[in-house]
Amino acid sequence: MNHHVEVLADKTALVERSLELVRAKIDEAIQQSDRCTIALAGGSTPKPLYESLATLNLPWEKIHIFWGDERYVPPTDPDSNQLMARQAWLDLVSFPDANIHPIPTQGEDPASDAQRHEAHLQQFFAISPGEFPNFDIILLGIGDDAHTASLFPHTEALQVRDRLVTVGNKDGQPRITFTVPLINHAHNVFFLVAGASKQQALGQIFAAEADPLTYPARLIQPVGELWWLLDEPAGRELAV
Ligand SMILES: O=C(O)[C@H](O)[C@@H](O)[C@H](O)[C@H](O)COP(=O)(O)O
Repeated sequence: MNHHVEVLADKTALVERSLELVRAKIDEAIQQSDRCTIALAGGSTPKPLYESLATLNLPWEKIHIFWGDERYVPPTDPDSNQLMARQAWLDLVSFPDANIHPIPTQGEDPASDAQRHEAHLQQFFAISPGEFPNFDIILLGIGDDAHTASLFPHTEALQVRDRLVTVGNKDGQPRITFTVPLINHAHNVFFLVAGASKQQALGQIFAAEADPLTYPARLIQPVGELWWLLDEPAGRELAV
């Protein structure tokens, strides 16, 4: 793992730096394999990055969009990570419909939709059960509680090692999430973190010793490059 930590002056600088790096990794992936697979983060932090990506002239037909997690709501729900990304970026440029791979949330139940998405990923990456694909890029955020994706502290999802996708649990609300091993097989993982409210979580994530079940973002140790892009309010207490 190749570990990078950058503290940017403010959120605008964070978005600009994220755009520069993500674009470079998209270009690199397309040069190497004629396609790029990128899993998006939800929440509010990445939205301006998605809005900036929408202004670029990229080979959208070579880029495949996934999500690292999804709230278990219809894609028209204001809480939907898919809806946010579509409104900020995906529906504003010419992605082929087949290049957008949303996590299903309207099946019988979260577990069956998680299994359905797992099967979709296995088919897309042409892998067998038990194998893990290498996403080119996975974007992540962290919560004030150091969760990432929908991997929340002291939940069963943190222990799942034999699947690509599982059911997350936020205070009893079901989510669907990539598993720790799937994220850790990525070529490039970017954490985008902004705001002073994330300071305490970052302190525990970067501490020499802390319980990863309490601070789940500590579990993210990808085989490829790991980038922490922080704005100053979030990263000011870190000795980096
Ligand atoms: O579905 C989600 O909400 C995200 O995947 C979640 O993990 C998010 O990245 C963090 O909660 C940070 O959210 P903010 O960017 O809004 O602080």
